[in-house]
Amino acid sequence: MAPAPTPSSSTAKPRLPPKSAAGTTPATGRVTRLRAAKEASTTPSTPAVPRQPGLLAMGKEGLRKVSGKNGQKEKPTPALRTKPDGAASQAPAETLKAFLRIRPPPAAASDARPYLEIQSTTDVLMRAPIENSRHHVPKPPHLFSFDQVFPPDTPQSDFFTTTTLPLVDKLLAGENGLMFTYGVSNSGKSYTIQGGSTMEAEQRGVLPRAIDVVFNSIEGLESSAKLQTQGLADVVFRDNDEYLNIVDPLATQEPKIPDTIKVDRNFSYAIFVSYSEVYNEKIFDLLDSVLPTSPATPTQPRPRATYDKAPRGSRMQSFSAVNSSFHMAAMANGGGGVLKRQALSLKNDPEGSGKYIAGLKDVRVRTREEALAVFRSGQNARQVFGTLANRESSRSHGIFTIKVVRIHNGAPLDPDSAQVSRLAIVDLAGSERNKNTHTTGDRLKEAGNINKSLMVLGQCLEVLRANQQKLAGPGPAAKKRIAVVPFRHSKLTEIFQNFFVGDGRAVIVINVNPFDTGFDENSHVMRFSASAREVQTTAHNKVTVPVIPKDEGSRSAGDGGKGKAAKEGDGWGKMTADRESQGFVMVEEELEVEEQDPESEDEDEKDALVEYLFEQLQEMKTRLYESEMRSAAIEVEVREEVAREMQESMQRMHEGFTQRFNEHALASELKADRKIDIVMRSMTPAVSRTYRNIPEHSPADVTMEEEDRSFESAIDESLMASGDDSMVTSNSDPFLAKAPTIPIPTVTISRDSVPAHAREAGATDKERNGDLVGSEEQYDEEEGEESGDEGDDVDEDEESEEEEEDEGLEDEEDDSDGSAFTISANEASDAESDQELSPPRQSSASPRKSKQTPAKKRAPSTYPLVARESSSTPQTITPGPLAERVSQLELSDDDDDEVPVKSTKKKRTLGKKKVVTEDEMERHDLRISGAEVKRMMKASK
Ligand SMILES: Nc1ncnc2c1ncn2[C@@H]1O[C@H](COP(=O)(O)OP(=O)(O)OP(=O)(O)O)[C@@H](O)[C@H]1O
Repeated sequence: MAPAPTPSSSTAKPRLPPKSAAGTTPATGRVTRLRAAKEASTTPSTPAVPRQPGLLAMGKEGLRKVSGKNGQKEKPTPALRTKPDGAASQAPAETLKAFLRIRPPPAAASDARPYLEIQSTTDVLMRAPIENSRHHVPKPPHLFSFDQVFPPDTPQSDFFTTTTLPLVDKLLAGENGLMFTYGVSNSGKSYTIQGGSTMEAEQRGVLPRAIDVVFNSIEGLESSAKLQTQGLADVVFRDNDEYLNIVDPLATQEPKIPDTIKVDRNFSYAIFVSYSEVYNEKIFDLLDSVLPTSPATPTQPRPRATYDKAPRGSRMQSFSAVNSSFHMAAMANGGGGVLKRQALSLKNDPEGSGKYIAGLKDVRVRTREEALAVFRSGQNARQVFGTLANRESSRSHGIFTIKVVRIHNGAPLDPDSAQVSRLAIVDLAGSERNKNTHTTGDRLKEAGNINKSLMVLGQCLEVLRANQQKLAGPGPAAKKRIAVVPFRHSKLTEIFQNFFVGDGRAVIVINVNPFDTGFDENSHVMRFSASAREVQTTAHNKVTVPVIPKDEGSRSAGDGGKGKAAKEGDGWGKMTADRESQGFVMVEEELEVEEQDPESEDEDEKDALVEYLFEQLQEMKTRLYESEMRSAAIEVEVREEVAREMQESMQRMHEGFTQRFNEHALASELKADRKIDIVMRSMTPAVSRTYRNIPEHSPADVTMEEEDRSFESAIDESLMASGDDSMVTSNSDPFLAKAPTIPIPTVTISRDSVPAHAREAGATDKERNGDLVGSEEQYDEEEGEESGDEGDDVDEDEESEEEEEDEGLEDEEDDSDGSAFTISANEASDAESDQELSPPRQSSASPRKSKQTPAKKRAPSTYPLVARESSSTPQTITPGPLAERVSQLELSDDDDDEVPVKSTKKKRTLGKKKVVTEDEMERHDLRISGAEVKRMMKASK
């Protein structure tokens, strides 16, 4: 499939620049620099293309010392300053390219509304969801600009053509490149680099596509030289070649893209690949564990990996698993059953163009299938190690590097004629912050290291941008405040520092999933890209300056454009041949002159301190986070415990109150019933006695009275037992304490109000009993006899009155409930016009203290409230004395029906003295006289 036409597409690709064009040759190999020196000396004033980093000035006066630090110290040479157009004095500033790729909504959130709105091909508007806004006040939207925004439906091919193909183009032309994907988990980084989960051509990611394009382009131009790369950009020739002992048969079936880039056919090409990962600030070689340790010759048959017919993902796994498991098992056996990976260190490249990973395998691949097989098996090793380490593979940064070695056909055996360029494609770990990952222990450390490396990357880009702005600013003062770029604070930035300071082009792909990943995280990612985009990647890092022989200098200068023409026409071989004849000496020694200013001298010390402080800071942050997590966990536990206890307590209270309420209600009801019954009975005998000549004070009356008292005592006890003594008639009764001092008229029934025949009957009874005192006195006397206290009529009267008062107060309580009848003086007078009111009297609590019912005295000690409350789970309601009493008495509810409403207006003091049972009532109906009943009861006793 042909790539879409873009400024950097294959059709637009410029040919390899003329050898005289100093600016076209990157600072990658010795030959490059030497040749550049020659070119610069011979064609001083004809830079055909803008000058690139690592280029030269001419003559001794033209040599310049260039600081190796971050490009701050570049000084234009006098020779370059004299150039009329000034093109070579300053390399064209190219900013780091930033692309935004928005992934399509996941199936689960297909109707979700994204918080990114594409405004144009370069701009997106990021609008905070309302729930992210404080107090639900919408935050203002932010506009972010990119080199290009790729909407969710962008095909992989279009994305590759725009973002990666230009880098591949430069790679084959001898320039370095870096591409990395940045974003939170699940935003599509792996999809962008590796591709989708199916084998479809359209799903293939930028990395397999780049491999395809490289091999498509060099087809027929492969070098047969026995080479091996060294360091960043060195090549050595070997006596025997190392053939990769790994083949993925299915790689041949993997759809191939037809894109091709036109390359310089004066060169032959050799491709090397490496795959490393940075995990927890340690660098590992992913190919170390999956590649055979002993080299195989081309004549030896290569072992073919087996695989099963499984979907793509498992196919890759099964293929790689064969290799991976074999070698991993070997590693484990060698290590006493423990799988060990050797972390690799970074070393300064002797060529001075940055740092390289010492010991990382650069595997020569001769076909795209081999390259794909290496990539897939390295990918699988990443997953396997991730699984073994109980982590996700995406928690490491994966760095796949393609190295292209170009050997000029004119000097096929000269290692110095080899140019090495590389393209690193990096799948960065998810950039979520550890506060959102809720991790602890190893995972927290891992998250901390991921965040550290990404944070340092962001810091580096920010400092670079600020430095470049200062450098671009007017006046020398600003340039003195150039900040140190903290590349060394993380392995990731240390590896790639040379890319950011002029050793190649860099492209950053921001992956965003605006549907189901956090707004805050993604806005952090977007801000990162905003500062990254302004970084210029063509700042000069280190310039290697060749020594030019004096006698050649003038001659070369005199050549003018001839040299260029000769080289263009005859190629590199002719040029090198001419060198000998012209007396041009290839200088073996490299003159890498670095300007070490005092600031940079002590930079190492500063860096060590900064490094230490940074580590301390990171450790503190980790500890702080851990303790915050612990505190949060403890808080949650405490809250849950308190809530649980509170709930239990509320439950207990609820049950207790329910129990008390029920008892209270039962007691009230029974008491009311009983009182009604008492009133009814007190009224009925009076009438019946009157008409039937029943003596007022029969033993049955006394028995009933005792039962009444006992019943009321039982009610009081029950109330005390339930913890509610508000209805108990005692001195501690709050109603009594607050008893109003309003004179309450006592209703008494005078004897005159009794009909004459009744009086006669009563008189008869009294005469019979030899007692002239009224019915109350009769009762009191009998009670006194029972208690052994005889003779004090006055006291007995008082007691009776107090009992009346008690009942009156109880009536008041009943009134408050609205469930009991009310007796007032008016009602009494209305109902009983023949009754006379006793003079009003003061109600006082003090005399009451001298008299307490047995229930009043017994209740607190028998049922202490505290004892009840100390019980933690009063789940069962035990029957109290009231219930027992009720069952003994077996009161019938039918009593209510028998009581006429008007009877409630009777004065109850009468009832206490006139008691009759239902049996007696029945007997009355049978016209049995009271005297007879009395006799019968005496007899039964
Ligand atoms: N542009 C896209 N088109 C279609 N599917 C996509 C796209 N981007 C991502 N996906 C799908 O979204 C899912 C997550 O993508 P991917 O694994 O690449 O995310 P990631 O950022 O690499 O996550 P992690 O950091 O956890 O590895 C995958 O199933 C992938 O197929």
